[in-house]
Amino acid sequence: MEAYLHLQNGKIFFGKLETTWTGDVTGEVVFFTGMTGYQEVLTDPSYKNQIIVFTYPLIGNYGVNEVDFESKQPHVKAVIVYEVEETGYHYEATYSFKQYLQKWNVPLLTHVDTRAVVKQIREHGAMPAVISTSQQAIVHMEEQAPVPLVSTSEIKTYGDGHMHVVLFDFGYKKSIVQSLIKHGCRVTVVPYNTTLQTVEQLDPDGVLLSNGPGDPKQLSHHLPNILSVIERYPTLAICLGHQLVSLAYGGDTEKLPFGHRGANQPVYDAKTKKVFMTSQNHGYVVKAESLADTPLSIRFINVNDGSVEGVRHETKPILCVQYHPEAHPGPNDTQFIFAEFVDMMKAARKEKVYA
Ligand SMILES: NC(=O)CC[C@H](N)C(=O)O
Repeated sequence: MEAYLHLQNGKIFFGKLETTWTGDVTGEVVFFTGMTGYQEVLTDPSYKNQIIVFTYPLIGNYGVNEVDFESKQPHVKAVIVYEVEETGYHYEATYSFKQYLQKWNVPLLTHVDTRAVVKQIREHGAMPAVISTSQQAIVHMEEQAPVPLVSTSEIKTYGDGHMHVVLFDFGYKKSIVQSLIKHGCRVTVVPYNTTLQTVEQLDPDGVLLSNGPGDPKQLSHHLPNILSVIERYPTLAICLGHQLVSLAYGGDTEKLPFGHRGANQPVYDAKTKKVFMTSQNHGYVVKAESLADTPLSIRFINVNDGSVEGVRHETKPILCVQYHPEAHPGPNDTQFIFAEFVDMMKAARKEKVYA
């Protein structure tokens, strides 16, 4: 069936609707530049309510398997590709790309000129869009905080390592928990609005503030609680978590023109003077100049656009990264961040920093 992508700036792109769907679909349209890793992207809760455009022109070659999901279901609102492979050529594949999206009722639009769509986003920014079978559509998007929609409501523990980490779930990726377990941790996942008192009852060695969807400022009223938790425990904060720590200390965030979503973003580490390839998925960023009067200093910088990719607290064991050290999809170059976090927790335990 023919369908149309209507961008908020008035541009319209033709495509073929591959999955059965009735009604218009609205979301923020963003693009992902990795050649592979589509399964992880579809199921990363940070993409909640976004329409994702894959820039690589052929998607679905290796199908969808049972092991590489980042959460239990896809979170993207709709998917746009140039060409979709009908068969998944991998022995572990249990669905084709299309079958998987069909199963979860996610609209898939193919044969769209994805290069032209990406040019629009690069020139005019990530923007609301509508997918419709009609050539006429009004692009209007309700602002609704997505974190409560993806965060857990129960407290659950994974792994049996010697370091206990409480993970604040703003929409966490499974591979963050797996990376922590691999580094000798036991991980208790808690709802995003868990209080300091509850964390104290769980008695962790450290806390992790996870990735998650939406504008970090939508969580402004949770900042005092977040500040009380991170001041009390060694902290690693990833992506949305990093933005929340920066806001909690009085820093500011802004929207990037078109975001960083891909598996090969180069990041400079001021501590080791090395550049790493990183996996990224974010639309917002911490403003460098806003950190001047905070106890945070910039440690990681994006080589392409000079934006802030991570900070550390000048005196407390708090480390924050805008990129994804757990990768999935993408290179494992920055797994050392988890080892640093474990070292921070060990040092705090030995020195009884918070006793
Ligand atoms: N992956 C993430 O945590 C994304 C953080 C935030 N939603 C952003 O787009 O910047």
